[in-house]
Amino acid sequence: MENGAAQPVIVAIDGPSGTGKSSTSKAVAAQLGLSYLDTGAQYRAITWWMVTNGIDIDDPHAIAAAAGKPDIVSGTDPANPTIVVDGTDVAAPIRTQEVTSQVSAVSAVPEVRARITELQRSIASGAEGGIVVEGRDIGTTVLPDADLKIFLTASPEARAARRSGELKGADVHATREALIKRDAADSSRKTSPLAKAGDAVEVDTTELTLTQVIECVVTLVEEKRAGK
Ligand SMILES: Nc1ncnc2c1ncn2[C@@H]1O[C@H](COP(=O)(O)OP(=O)(O)O)[C@@H](O)[C@H]1O
Ligand SMILES: Nc1ccn([C@H]2C[C@H](O)[C@@H](COP(=O)(O)OP(=O)(O)O)O2)c(=O)n1
Repeated sequence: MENGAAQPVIVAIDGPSGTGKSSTSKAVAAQLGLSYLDTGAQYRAITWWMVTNGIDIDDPHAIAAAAGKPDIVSGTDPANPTIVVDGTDVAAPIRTQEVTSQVSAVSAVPEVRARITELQRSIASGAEGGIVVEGRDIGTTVLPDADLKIFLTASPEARAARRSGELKGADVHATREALIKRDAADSSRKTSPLAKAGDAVEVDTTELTLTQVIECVVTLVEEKRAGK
């Protein structure tokens, strides 16, 4: 590359829960000086707002009618990603079991997806140095022209073991069941389901350490940049 100046690059990382999307994306962005966007945190944030404001999660019409109300702001520094709703830092409350169990229903509502997708595209286009965006439908729907698309996978056993390692005292079997249920809901919804883009590179992380996955993705980004 001329003068060693890096071109802005847009990287989409998708996959089911516990495959390593967040940890990999943050590390790759930090290492390469890119911005970072956790789109799952945005869906969790709008779900938290619905729950907090007493919206009936079983009523898609009520969710659709409220979808435009919360103000959601994502901070894209990989060293300090933030998520703020109507001025409140919701980084902790969006990770509760209550939000986790409701997020698939809320994120299946087309009006919610339209709202959040627009936000994601505007953040990606404003990231002048490039960005790593992670989620479920980034390569297929949000940023179909991304420079590089990665689809992470891992066995349900590996994913459940990783997740229950995070939640103190969580039962691996219960975690595995909840995770499989959420993946099924996310993969079968009508609007923009969890799916691998045709041109995504699939990386099975079951037998890889996090360091190996990060190295693999960094290499793929560098190869892309070199080919530009
Ligand atoms: N390849 C890996 N090997 C072992 N543990 C991993 C690996 N990748 C991620 N983890 C751990 O698994 C957990 C879930 O990872 P995370 O990045 O949050 O996944 P996702 O964003 O896909 O749900 C974290 O505790 C993370 O440190
Ligand atoms: N691009 C995205 C990202 C997340 N979602 C939805 C579906 C997911 O179950 C939830 C939560 O995503 P998140 O990435 O935080 O989930 P993990 O628990 O990290 O696996 O949000 C989505 O529909 N589309």
